[in-house]
Amino acid sequence: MKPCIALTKGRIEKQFLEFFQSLSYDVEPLINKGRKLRVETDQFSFVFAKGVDVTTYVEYGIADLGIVGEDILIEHQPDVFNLFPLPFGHCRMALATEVGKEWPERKRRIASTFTNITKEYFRQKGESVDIVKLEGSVELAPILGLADGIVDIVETGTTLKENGLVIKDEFLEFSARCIANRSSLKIKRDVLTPVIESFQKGVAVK
Ligand SMILES: Nc1ncnc2c1ncn2[C@@H]1O[C@H](COP(=O)(O)OP(=O)(O)OP(=O)(O)O)[C@@H](O)[C@H]1O
Ligand SMILES: O=P(O)(O)OC[C@H]1O[C@H](OP(=O)(O)OP(=O)(O)O)[C@H](O)[C@@H]1O
Repeated sequence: MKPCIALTKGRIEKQFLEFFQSLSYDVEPLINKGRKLRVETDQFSFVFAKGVDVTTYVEYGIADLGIVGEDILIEHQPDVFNLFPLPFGHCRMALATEVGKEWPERKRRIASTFTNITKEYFRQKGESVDIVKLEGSVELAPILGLADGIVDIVETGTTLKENGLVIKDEFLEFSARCIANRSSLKIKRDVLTPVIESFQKGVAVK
């Protein structure tokens, strides 16, 4: 049986395809997939999903391998084998606030998609905050007065800057990761080992 790989749609997918092509795999069917969410190549089955759903497909053994941001693994703690980092998808987690706005001593409200990471960050600091969950465009929350600050992913810092926010603290660094279903690693060892080894070689030369 061909290995099934679940890919996080969007920027990780694009960066993975470049990486995959650099390992001399055929990416043609993936580049020309249109709106298809499932693509078969001679060697692999690919499925395309949101990051957190990639972990679900891998956890349930629908996909053998997954390519997902480490932020998702830390936030959702799926029961998967976290194999190794990949040389793309680099970003950080930051606490950010509005430029020139006073940081309240008490009764702080923080908006984030990453509510578990946020909770743990403030728990470690011994500070109590209210957390509001948002699904995206988190930078809007302080501007619109929904929150005093945000905890979100930062790469270039452009989104923060263009929305009048500044970093108050940076506390985690991430990259994309290759994850695997625990049973697949044993049952499909013969087909997965060469793939995993080729990915690892690719990581080593980057
Ligand atoms: N600005 C960024 N720079 C680099 N990596 C990022 C950035 N934003 C997110 N990532 C990484 O890429 C992964 C997927 O993020 P992406 O924004 O493509 O998906 P998403 O947040 O689910 O967006 P959408 O809702 O548009 O699908 C994240 O889990 C994170 O690891
Ligand atoms: O530091 P930067 O390079 O500007 O990147 C950071 C932005 O990228 C991500 O957003 P994304 O583009 O995924 O949109 P989203 O807010 O809908 O998740 C993240 O949530 C930040 O908003």
